[in-house]
Parts: sequence; structure tokens; C-alpha cells
Amino acid sequence: MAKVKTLVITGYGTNCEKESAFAATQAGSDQTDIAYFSDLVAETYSLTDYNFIIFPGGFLDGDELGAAQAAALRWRYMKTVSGISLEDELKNFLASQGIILGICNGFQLLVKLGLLPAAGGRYFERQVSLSHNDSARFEDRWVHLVCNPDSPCVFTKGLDQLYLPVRHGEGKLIAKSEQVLTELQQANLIALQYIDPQTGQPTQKYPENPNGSPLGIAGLTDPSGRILGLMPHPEAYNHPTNHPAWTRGKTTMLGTALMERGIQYLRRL
Ligand SMILES: NC(=O)CC[C@H](N)C(=O)O
Repeated sequence: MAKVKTLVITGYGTNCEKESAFAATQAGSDQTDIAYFSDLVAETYSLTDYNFIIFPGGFLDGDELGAAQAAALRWRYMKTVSGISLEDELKNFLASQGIILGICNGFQLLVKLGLLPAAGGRYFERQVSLSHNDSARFEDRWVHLVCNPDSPCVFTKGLDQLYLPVRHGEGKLIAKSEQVLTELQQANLIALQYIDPQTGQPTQKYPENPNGSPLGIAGLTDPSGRILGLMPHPEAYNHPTNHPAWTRGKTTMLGTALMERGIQYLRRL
């Protein structure tokens, strides 16, 4: 049984690292560390010592240039003190069968880096972006979601509907072309969609869909299913009392269920 070692990466304005690390531990991670991006540069921590990486939510570089844009350039062009490229570190991590979860700002980073959706196996090529919500404001509330049962995603396996909080200003998915949107559907890379709770169907309608994302896209996976990025915050629903109606006896599946599924996948390797 593989030991699950989780690395949560922070720095430059990320602010959900502690909650994400807490949720990973709740979900069963055997060891969970928080590292600054600069720790990776200094080689105090190395991605390849871990098999689960979390890119948490926050405001990388204050959302200047667009959410996670500058951070994507740092990952692409910076090297560690002994000259290893951080992009190569990510490539080595993926080659070693590790799993990656990007939450909100972390999802924005993964799409800007081209790690998601990597349709057609084209990793590190930017195929989609996440931009300003149609409402032109920050949206902060809970949303209903459905998981795609046909998606290869290891995090959503066996999960159906979820109810999770969102809090973002740039969550609308913009595809490079119509062709990319078709590829996402054909390869089942759309792992999570916003739904209208009345019909259970994916929706583009506000406010059920908080940002206007086409096809109700809330989360994407890659062709291997080992990377998940999503706009909602599963780590923020780590206990029944986080549910807005828990005092009225209402709770739903915890957000940490996504992390649990990812961890179960690693244990089976
Ligand atoms: N909660 C978050 O991670 C927010 C992400 C980003 N800063 C946005 O507003 O879109």
C-alpha cells in the first residue's frame, strides 16, 4: 500500500494552504507538508519526494495580469539553485504517477500552465483560460455540482452530486477554439459541472452557474485522470458544520470526498 505524501504549495499570495493541508490530512494523507515556491527553488523541498501535490486557492500576485498568470510564468521559466527547471520537476512528478489537485487559484494556475485540460495529450500547451465572471464581480456562495461518471478523473470516481462553496472573480472558462470544447466533451475531460438543483442538469444560467462558464464547466481533468482542477473549494467543506444549513439538520457529502478518492487511487498503485 503506497504511503500518501502530500505537498501543498504556497507563497506569492496563496491563502488556502493551511485549510487544504488540513483537508488532505482528514482525507487520509499520511504525511502533509506545506512548502513555499521559494522552498522548491532553494531545494528544501522537492516535488518528486511526494505523490500528491495541491495547488491551493488564493490571490497569486494579487491577480495582476490575470489570475495565476505571473505564477504560471514562474513555473515555466524558473530554475532551482542547482539549475533544474521547475517545469521539468513537474514533468518528472507526472511521470512518477503522482496526482495533482488545483483548487480555484490553483486551477487557474494549472490551465495557464497548460497542465489542464491537455486534450489530445498536449501537456504544457495552453488550450483554455479562466477569466472574469459574466457578473463582473466576485462570487462568494455555495453551488450545486454534478460529477461526470464517464470522466477518467481519479478524484471524482464514484461521486455523483456535490454542494460546495465558490469564491472567485475569474472562473469563466474560455476555450481557445470551438474544437477544444468539442475535444473536452469527447474525451470526457469535463469532470465537474454546475447544475440547476431543480432539474439536476448542467447549466449556464446565473446564479446556479456563478461565472457563465460554457457547458457549466466547474472542473477539468487531463487524459490520465490524475490531475483535477476545479473552481469550487472542496477543502472548505471538511466538516458537516461547514454546511450553511447544518443547524437545520442538513448536510451533504463533504468536499474532502474528492481528496479521499485521489488518495484511494494512490493506495491501489
Ligand atoms: N478563491 C480563489 O482562489 C480566488 C481565485 C482568484 N483570485 C479569483 O478571484 O478568481
